[in-house]
Amino acid sequence: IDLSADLFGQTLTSPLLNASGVHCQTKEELNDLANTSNLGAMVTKSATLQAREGNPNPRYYDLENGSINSMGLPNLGYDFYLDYVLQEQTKPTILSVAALSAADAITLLKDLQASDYQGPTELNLSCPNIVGEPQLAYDFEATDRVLSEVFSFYTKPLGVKLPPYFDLVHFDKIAAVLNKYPLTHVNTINSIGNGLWVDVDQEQVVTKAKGGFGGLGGTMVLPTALANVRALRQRLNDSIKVLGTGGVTSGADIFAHILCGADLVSVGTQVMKEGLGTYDRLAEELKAIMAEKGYQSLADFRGKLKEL
Ligand SMILES: C=Cc1c(C(=O)O)[nH]c(=O)[nH]c1=O
Repeated sequence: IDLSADLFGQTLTSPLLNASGVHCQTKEELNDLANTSNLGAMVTKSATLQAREGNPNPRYYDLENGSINSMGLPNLGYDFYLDYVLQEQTKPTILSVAALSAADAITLLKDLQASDYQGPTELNLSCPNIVGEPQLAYDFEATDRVLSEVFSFYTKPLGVKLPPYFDLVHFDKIAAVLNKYPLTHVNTINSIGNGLWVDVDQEQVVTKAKGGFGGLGGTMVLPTALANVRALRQRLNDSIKVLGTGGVTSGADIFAHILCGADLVSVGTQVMKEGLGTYDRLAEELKAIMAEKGYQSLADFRGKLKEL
């Protein structure tokens, strides 16, 4: 059974990645990921031009069927993560970047273009927890404008992290924008934005910022994640890879993501619950399913979801 996958020309021994934001903010956490077996590649916490504290605690809360977070984009700053990918990385790494404004995104990517970094970068267009800031990728015209300006100067590998969409026309619209640009990949989905959890005993919310509203992850978002992977795979140019993120707790969930068209699959909330050993368990479960079905490689079933 062969779990190997391709990350923009680099062969990975496993199609699994961490979801950006989970265990990837500090040098210690990034080194842990580099030493995690069955994690084929890794993604950094989205970096902003300046380091950020993020929102006040509590800002992450574990739920029976997933998680809710309003982290507020805490990160050590773009310079730290650029240094990491240039000097420290030992495992294929995607540099995730975010911006509080389109202008900041342009500034950051112009610096990256001028840097020695030649590896893959992922522009996060979907952070739901910056107070007062919209999730950019829900504004199709604004997304088009930002990507148009970025690709007027950026020539290195670049993908985007998308929020979940819930309307087939929105899949059409975002795909029409993305297909205009030489993107390496889309990573879908980011958390389902602005959910709310109520602690009935305490009669109160469970996270502090934004009155308790926060991004949802974990098993509860799997159907939305699968729909977004499938819809975007059906609509995007073949040259644009699809990284599936959202709702993975088992090997079967990874199989489903790949069946829907995912080239690689990220796992976040489950790692927060179970630790980095999750990747070994998931790889074994995926191999068992493939053996049972007689599949030798991921290409044997990728994108081959059957309709009725
Ligand atoms: C980059 C900020 C994000 C955050 C955050 O730092 O609050 N949480 C998410 O679920 N997704 C994000 O994209």
